[in-house]
Amino acid sequence: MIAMDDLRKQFTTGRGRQARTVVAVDGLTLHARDGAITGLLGPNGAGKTTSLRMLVGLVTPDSGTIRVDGVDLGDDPQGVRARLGVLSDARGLYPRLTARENIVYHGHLHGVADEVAQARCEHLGRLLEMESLLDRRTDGFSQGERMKTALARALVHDPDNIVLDEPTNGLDVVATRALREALRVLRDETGKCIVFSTHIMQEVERLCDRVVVVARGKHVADGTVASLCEQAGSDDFEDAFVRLAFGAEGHAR
Ligand SMILES: Nc1ncnc2c1ncn2[C@@H]1O[C@H](COP(=O)(O)OP(=O)(O)OP(=O)(O)O)[C@@H](O)[C@H]1O
Repeated sequence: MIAMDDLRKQFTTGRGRQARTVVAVDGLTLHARDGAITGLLGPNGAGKTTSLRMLVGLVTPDSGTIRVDGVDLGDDPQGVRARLGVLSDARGLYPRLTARENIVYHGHLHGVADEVAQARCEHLGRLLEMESLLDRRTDGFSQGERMKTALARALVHDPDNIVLDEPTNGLDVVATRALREALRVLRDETGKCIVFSTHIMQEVERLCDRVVVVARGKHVADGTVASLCEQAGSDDFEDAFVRLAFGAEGHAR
């Protein structure tokens, strides 16, 4: 269970007269339950990445609260990190190590015993259909292969909550389907709480149980795809999203 309440974050760039303040997140609230996939949907620059970076402890919020399984990030950042599996992008793999070595090493960093990490790696290899990749060095891996390795690495300590930032970026249709299927299995068979950000409508329609729509750092609507269509008064989800995120005039709210 992930609860982000009234999160705010602004960045200041430049100095003196050149200083500019950007409000990246402006009162975002997102609650994601276990056994469900929650999408954070918003146009470019809406504050999705900043929100997820705050959730995983990489950016400190100016205000607001973040709780994962009831543990407050401000009180116990280590406790929150242990409960999260994070897929930020598919980079950052060690190229000279095999996929298996990358995954198991990450398990060790999370304090997982070697034999447990090895067994989890085997299990994830089957789940993500990447058994044939496990003993190859990651140097030269395709985008899809890198994504699978990075996802297995994020799951090696068997976290109850999974956070993915635009996970299908750069993936072809086959790799996208494989990722979608893996997320469904993680939701249905292990009851994980899954949150992912995207600006791709089809991904949300196919995968999400609930959607939080953000625009200009603000929460503008949430619900199922069907209820968002109803709120916007449109049968078409893309149309509904544009109305909710940009208003009738087509400008970002
Ligand atoms: N470190 C930073 N310094 C200055 N501005 C930042 C920083 N990080 C984010 N921003 C600004 O905050 C706003 C929100 O950015 P963010 O990356 O969170 O949006 P996003 O919804 O993930 O966008 P996209 O879909 O384009 O990746 C943008 O205007 C961005 O330029």
